[in-house]
Amino acid sequence: MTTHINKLAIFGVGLIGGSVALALKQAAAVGEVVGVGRSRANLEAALKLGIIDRIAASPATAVQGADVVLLAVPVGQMAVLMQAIAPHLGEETLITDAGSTKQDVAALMQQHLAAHLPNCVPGHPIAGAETCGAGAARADLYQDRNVVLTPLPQSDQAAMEKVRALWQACGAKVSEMPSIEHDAIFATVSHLPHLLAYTLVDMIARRDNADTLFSFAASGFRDFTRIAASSPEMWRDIALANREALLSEIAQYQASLEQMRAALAAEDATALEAAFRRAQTARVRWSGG
Ligand SMILES: NC(=O)C1=CN([C@@H]2O[C@H](COP(=O)(O)OP(=O)(O)OC[C@H]3O[C@@H](n4cnc5c(N)ncnc54)[C@H](O)[C@@H]3O)[C@@H](O)[C@H]2O)C=CC1
Ligand SMILES: O=C(O)C(=O)Cc1ccc(O)cc1
Repeated sequence: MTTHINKLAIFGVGLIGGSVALALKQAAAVGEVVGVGRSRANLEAALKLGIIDRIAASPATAVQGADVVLLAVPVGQMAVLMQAIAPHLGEETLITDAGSTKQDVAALMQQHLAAHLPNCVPGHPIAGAETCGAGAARADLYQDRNVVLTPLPQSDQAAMEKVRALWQACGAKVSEMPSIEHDAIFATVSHLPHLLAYTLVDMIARRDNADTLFSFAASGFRDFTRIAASSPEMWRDIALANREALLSEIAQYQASLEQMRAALAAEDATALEAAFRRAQTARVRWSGG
């Protein structure tokens, strides 16, 4: 399905929202893009970069006559924005989001957008980076990347298809799953790794000889910790929104780390090598090597 959006309202014109705007513009799939933000400087940068065509005067004017509203703010900001737009949404306007957690966003839609649920389609692009702000946005961010939609029981099939077409116009591959399954999967493969990277870098940064330690860190450290340069606000919100699943992943990680520690303490070379080999095989297979 090809798509054309006459007016797109983006709340949060950062890496994710800005990249949607650039990708849709490149695909000639959008007419006007209006932006709403918390930081005037970021919105002006987005305007200068051609990401948005107009800075909206208010949430109300932003959504007026919009075909699609995209909420691309940290998940802790979703509630306040839903409350702000709810009274001003037209009958036809689709509401979607790009938040990293989905059960919380779905619950907030049920709470704050009750009159518009057939037009609500929660989504999550599985593409991004540790960078943020409009200046980090790229037209090709979603090229060949996955986007997961987690429909509400009330989401209309036509609305689903339009949001699917929006992401496909950005170059993405779109799939669907229940929000509970989504949050369990991303607790394991995204939220836990970010928490571990932040923890390791913070542990080292608080040492008296941190400067010396960082000065000798090599590419292995760079690979392991790149994501610790990500937005603290965004990751605070994700961790809290997916708290139960993340706590469970931390417990399982602690148990695995304890097995590794015990093997090392016991000088159990066989157990150490076997664990390293299992991980190596899985990692090489995952990266297609
Ligand atoms: N960074 C990544 O790699 C990915 C992020 N996401 C999700 O996408 C969303 C946006 O993340 P990014 O674009 O990376 O962050 P970002 O920091 O680049 O952009 C977010 C923008 O939202 C604005 N904002 C914050 N609160 C606001 C409010 N109340 N009203 C209006 N604007 C507000 C900020 O000023 C900022 O410009 C988050 O929910 C995040 O979890 C999803 C996939 C990947
Ligand atoms: O920086 C990276 O590699 C990421 O892992 C990007 C990312 C961050 C949050 C998401 O919900 C999805 C992808």
